[in-house]
Amino acid sequence: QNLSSKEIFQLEDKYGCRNYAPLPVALCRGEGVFVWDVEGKKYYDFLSAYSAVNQGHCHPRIIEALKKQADNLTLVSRAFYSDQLGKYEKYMTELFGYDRLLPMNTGVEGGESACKIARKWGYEVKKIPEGQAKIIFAEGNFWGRTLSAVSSSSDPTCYQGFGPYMPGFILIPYNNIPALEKALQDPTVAAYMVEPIQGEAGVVIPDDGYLKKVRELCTKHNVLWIADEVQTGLGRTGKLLAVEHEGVKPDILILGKALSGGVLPVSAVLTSNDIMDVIKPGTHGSTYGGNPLACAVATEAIKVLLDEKLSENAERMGKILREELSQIPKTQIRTVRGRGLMCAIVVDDSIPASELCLRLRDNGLLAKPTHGQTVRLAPPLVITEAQIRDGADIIRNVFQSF
Ligand SMILES: Cc1ncc(COP(=O)(O)O)c(/C=N/[C@H]2C[C@@H](C(=O)O)C[C@H]2C(=C(F)F)C(F)(F)F)c1O
Repeated sequence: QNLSSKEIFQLEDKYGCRNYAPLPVALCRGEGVFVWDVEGKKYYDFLSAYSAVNQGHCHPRIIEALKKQADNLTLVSRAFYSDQLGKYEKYMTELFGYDRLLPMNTGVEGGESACKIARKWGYEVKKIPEGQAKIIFAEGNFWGRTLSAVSSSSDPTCYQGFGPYMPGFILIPYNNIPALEKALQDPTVAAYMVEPIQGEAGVVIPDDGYLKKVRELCTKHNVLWIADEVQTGLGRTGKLLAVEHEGVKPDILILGKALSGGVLPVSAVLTSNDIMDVIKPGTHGSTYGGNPLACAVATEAIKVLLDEKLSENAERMGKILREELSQIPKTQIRTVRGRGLMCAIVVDDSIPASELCLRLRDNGLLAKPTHGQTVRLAPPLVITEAQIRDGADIIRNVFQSF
C-alpha cells in the first residue's frame, strides 16, 4: 500500500539505525535532475546522492545496461572469469591512463584497498621495515566510515567512540606544502592520500599549484600519491578528474559514486603495474568486486558521461550557478565556492542552515547542510541552463523569505 511521508518517517524512526537525520522528505521516483516524493511533489535534487548520480536519476542508458546484464549474469565471484570484467578493466585503464584496475564496491573499500596496496608497496619496493609503513592524510579529509577511515579523521563526530585506532596514520593540515614537506622527511612514509577538493569539509579548494607541489614532493621522496576522486571525480568539478585542473597524475586513483551513475555500488582503484603487482592471488578480494552487473553498468555510466559531455556542462552550469548565487546579499550568503558543479555556500548565522534547507524543500529544491552553516549545492551534471537558473531563482526567493 502507498505510505504517506509521515508513515515513512515513522517506520525508519522505529525500526532503523538512527545513523542519519534525513531531511523530512520521502522520495519514490527520480528522473534526470528531478525527484518526486510519495505525495507526488517534484523537487530539484541539489545533492545528487553526494555526487553519485552525476548522470541524472535513472539514466535510461544505464538502466538499460543494468536490465540487459541482469537478464544474463549478475555475479559469479572472482573464483571464475566472467565475460564482462576484462573488457571493463581494459576500457577503464586505457581511458584514465593506468596499467591495472582493482574492482571494488564502495568508495571506502577503494580507500582501504589503496592503503593496503601502498603499505605492501612500501615494504616490498621502497623497503620500509615491516610493520612501520606510514600513510599521511590531510585534516578535514573524509573517505568513509570504516575503522581505518575514521582512524585518519580529524572530525570527532567521525571517530569518537570507535577506538582503538589504526596505527601508522599521520595527519597534516590540508593545502599546506611546508607541512607536507616536513612529514615527507620520514623515510617510513609510503603514501599521501588526499582529495583534490575536500568534499565533506565543505568543498575546500586548495590553492592553485597545491596538487602540482604534492606531485613533485611525492615523486622526490619516493612516496605514492593517492588521489581520492570518489566525490570529485567523473565530471563533478568540470573535468573528468579534478586533478586535471592542474595537469597532474596521481600514482593511485580511487573512483566510486558516479562510477555506476547511482545504480549500484561500484568503486575502482587504478594504478601502474609495479604498484598493483604487489597484490598476489589470495592477498585481497571482495565477493562482489568486479561483478558482471557492476562492469556493464559502470561502462555505460562512463560512456554517458563522455557522450553527453557532462564534465563540460558541469563547468558551464557551475559558473552560472555561482554567478546567480553571488547576487544574493553578502549579509545572507557569506561565501560561494566551488569548481564545476561541486558547490557550497556558507550561510550567515542569522539564517539557520537547517531551516534554510526546509524552506528550500517547501519551494521544490533539495539540499543538505554539510557542516554547520555550509550547504552543499551539487545537482546532477545533466542540468540545463534553464534548470540551473530556475534552481537559483528558488534559492534566491527562499533567502528573500528570511
Ligand atoms: C571523498 C570521499 N571518499 C570516499 C567516500 C566513501 O564512499 P562510500 O564508502 O560512502 O561509498 C566518500 C563518501 N561520502 C559520502 C558518505 C556518506 C556518509 O554519510 O557516510 C555521506 C557522503 C559524504 C560526502 F559526500 F561528502 C560525507 F558527507 F560523508 F562526507 C567521499 O565523500
